[in-house]
Order: sequence, then C-alpha cells, then structure tokens
Amino acid sequence: MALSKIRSVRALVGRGGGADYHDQSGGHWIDDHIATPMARYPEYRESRQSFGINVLGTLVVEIEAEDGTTGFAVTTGGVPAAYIVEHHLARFLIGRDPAEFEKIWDQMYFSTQYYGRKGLVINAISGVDLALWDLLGKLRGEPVHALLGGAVRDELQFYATGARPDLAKELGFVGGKMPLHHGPAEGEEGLARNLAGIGEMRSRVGKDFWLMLDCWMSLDVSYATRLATRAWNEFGLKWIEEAISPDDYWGYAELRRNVPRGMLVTTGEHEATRWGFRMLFEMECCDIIQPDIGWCGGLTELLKISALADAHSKLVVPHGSSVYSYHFVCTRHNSPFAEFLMMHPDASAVVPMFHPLLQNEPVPEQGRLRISALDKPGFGVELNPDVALDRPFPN
Ligand SMILES: C[C@H](O)[C@H](O)CC(=O)C(=O)O
Ligand SMILES: [Mg+2]
Repeated sequence: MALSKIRSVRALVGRGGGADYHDQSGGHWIDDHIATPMARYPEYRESRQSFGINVLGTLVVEIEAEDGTTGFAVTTGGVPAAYIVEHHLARFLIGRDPAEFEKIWDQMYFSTQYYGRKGLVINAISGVDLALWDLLGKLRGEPVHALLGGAVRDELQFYATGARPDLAKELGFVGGKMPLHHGPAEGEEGLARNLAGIGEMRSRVGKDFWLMLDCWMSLDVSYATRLATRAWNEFGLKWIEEAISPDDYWGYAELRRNVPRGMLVTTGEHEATRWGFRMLFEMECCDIIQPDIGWCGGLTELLKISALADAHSKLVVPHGSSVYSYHFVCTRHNSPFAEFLMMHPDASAVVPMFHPLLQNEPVPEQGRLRISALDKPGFGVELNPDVALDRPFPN
C-alpha cells in the first residue's frame, strides 16, 4: 500500500545533554579526568570538554509526510550536520515514499562518499535514516521493533556505564562499565592507579558482578595488553573496551591475540558502515561490536552490520543509543543485552539517556525493560516542547 509521501525535512539543533550526552555541566562523572587520546597533552587531561568533546551538540531530524505525520530522530552533530541534512540529504527524501529506506540510504551514502564515509556525515545520514524509520512506524501504526521482524524475547537486560558500578549493582543492572582515568602519558603511577581503581570496585561489587573498562581510544597495544592482563588475572575484568584508536585494526587484532583467554575485547562505538565493521570481523579485532545507532549509519545500515556480525559469531551490543538500541536489540539473537549510559552527574540514579530532550523515553527498572514498554508507533518517543531547538538552515 502506498504511503503518504514526504513533503518536508527539517534539521534542528540543541545544546545541553540530549543526544550529545558529553555536553553536560560541570561536576559530571563523564568529564572527570577520563583517559583519552588527547591526554598526552597535560592541558587537555583533566576535562574532555577542554579539547572540545561537546562542540557539536544535538541534531534533531524531522521528516513530515503529506498527511502531516512526522517522524523524528536525534543524534550528535549539531549545526554542521544540520547543514548537510538541509542542503544535501533532503533532496533524496522530498516527494518520496518513506518505505523506500534502502534506496534513500544508498543515495545519501554514495552522494556524500567523496567527503563522508565516517564521522559527522554518517551521523547526519543516521539521523535521517532513524527519522525515516520513526515516520514509517507512525504511518503504519507499528513500533519499529515490529517492522524489524518482532522481538525475540520479552524483556531487555542492561549493564550500566558510569563511575559507580557498585551503585549500578544496587540498581539491578547485570554489570557495570567504568571509565579508565589514566593514559600511558601518566606512566607507571597512572597504571597503578588504574589497577587500584578496578580492584577497589571489584571489592565493592563482589566476584560475580560483570565489571568492564571503557578506555575511549586512549591506549597503545603494549599498555592495553599489560592493563588487560593484570585486570583479568587480579580482578576478573570481563572486557576491555575501545582500548586503542578505531583506525588501528592491526592493533586491535594484536591486542585480541594478547589478552588472556576468556577476556573479551570490545570496540566499534566510533566505527561506521558495513565496510568499517567488515574490517573488524575479518581482521579478528574483537569479540563484541558496539555500533552507536546514531553514528554507524542508522538502523538500515545496522541491519547489515548485524547480519555480518552474526555470520562471524560476534555479538552486537550497541553503544548507548537509547530507544534506537532497545527497538533493535530485542529483535536480534546475537544482541543478548544492552548498554545503559548513566546520565546522573554522580551515576547514582537512572536518568533517561537523552534527557532532557525526549518525552516518554523508556528506562530500565531493576536493570530490565519489558518489550511491551516499546509498543507504540515508531520509536514511541516525542520531543520535549520545553527544550529550545533552532533551525539554522531553513530551506
Ligand atoms: C564513559 C566513556 O568514556 C564514554 O563517555 C561513553 C562510552 O564510551 C560508552 O558508553 O561506551
Ligand atoms: Mg565506550
């Protein structure tokens, strides 16, 4: 059945939390001396905002059909992504049937390939793609997970990312992933502090709780190997995440060969498209891939990435992504659990990941979410009318 055609595409931007979840005010755990590739420069070590982690802000894409039905999605990208959406990508949507998401994705990707392929442009494409899925769900009166073939389980189980895995355990999560604080530039003392932090957390959470470490691209293979080996042997660390640069596929392959048998190497949060993930699979870089659905190419591309992962016996546990993750994870056998990023400043309470941008954003209770909570048309969320959004490039 032909659907109402697309009549307008709007790109809006906003600041302060939302999809750019690093854009938090002072005192937040997410900006507390976290190890990064920029930590080799002492002046950019204390705070990620000091080197501009939050310069982009949130991008909101709205796609309106001729009957007035509007789908929307949020991602990181702000003003530069809004320009790309309004001035380049919109042309592939106006007058088209929203069910043509394959052709639309293909045209968005190949028309921008000469300046795109990864990063900001793919964030913009992801935002458009997710807004299209939201619109499709609303026009068909079905949740996105139903459009993907339906849930394969009745509830989602979550681990939490934040500074306090011990509190995450009390809140019912199955595991806790904490940020690494000291990079190689902080030498042996930094390494000792990193290990002491993991040890301290292990003693607080007990031996059976999953404990993981997020290194946010900050290490080299040799440091990561030493850290992983000791953290596994001494404290039973379950996985080491994004230890080195996402461009260093060779380094990931080496790290995976180096870590103790049983320990997991995870990455992919800053990887994009089926071609990027194919490198991770074919080079045996990791055990779990963690695409961010707003950064990897959107849902249309994630379905391809996930099928590739399945064929390589890899798990897909998306990075953050809130509702975009929940609607996807519940439909895949090789996505057995999901991440929840703790947005409370001291990681002591559950706050919706994209707070304050959305209304009705579901959150886990006792570390779990019933799939029935997702049973609303599209992704089942609305924009919060109290959040100020601008449209910098009205067409
Ligand atoms: C905590 C990490 O440094 C980052 O802010 C979030 C992340 O990488 C993750 O949730 O995974
Ligand atoms: Mg991560």
